[in-house]
Amino acid sequence: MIQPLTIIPGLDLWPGLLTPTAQSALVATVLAAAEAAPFDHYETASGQAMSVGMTSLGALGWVSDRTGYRYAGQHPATGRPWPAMPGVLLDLWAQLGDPEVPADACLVNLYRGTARMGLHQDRDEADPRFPVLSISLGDTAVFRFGGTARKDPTRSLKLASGDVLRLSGPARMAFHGVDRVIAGSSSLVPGGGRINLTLRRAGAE
Ligand SMILES: O=C(O)CCC(=O)C(=O)O
Ligand SMILES: [Fe+2]
Repeated sequence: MIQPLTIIPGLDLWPGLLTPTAQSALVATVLAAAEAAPFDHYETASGQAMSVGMTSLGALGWVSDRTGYRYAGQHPATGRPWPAMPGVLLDLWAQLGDPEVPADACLVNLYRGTARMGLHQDRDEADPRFPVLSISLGDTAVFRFGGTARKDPTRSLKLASGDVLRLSGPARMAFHGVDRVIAGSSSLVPGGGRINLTLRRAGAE
């Protein structure tokens, strides 16, 4: 496996790790899964709809509504289990996430137009010793990251199609978000925009 660029301790980037062919195949897989588990704009606890469309793959999916954030075993609108986690994602997790304990959740984020994601920590997983592995597909994102306190200074980093980013160890609880997506920077996603996949171990072992 090629060496990543370490941006700050625990924040590792593999630029262009996925080939264009692998990127296209992943987009097709994810969009096919989204036929059964449609993208939704979840509400936050304050009742505001998120600009990012979301769905999940795997045993557990991240959902949000007025009662708060959590992992759930079913798609909230259809009541059905989430589509299976594709083997290619399980393989990537085994290489860069954890060699023994499989990923059980893949959150799929769809950014169209001016969609963005505010600064947050990923803290709904049972065990933060497992990393979060993020895969970027389509238009380039301006990703922002800081420290483990909201008031810590932040920096931005561009994430292009095929890039894989890992938050682990000292950066696992780093605040992060997406300021914006650069429209037209890629033609990978049908209809334009960006798809981000985050592989996680959400449930207890
Ligand atoms: O879209 C991204 O690059 C970040 C997504 C993210 O932070 C999340 O899903 O928790
Ligand atoms: Fe996140």
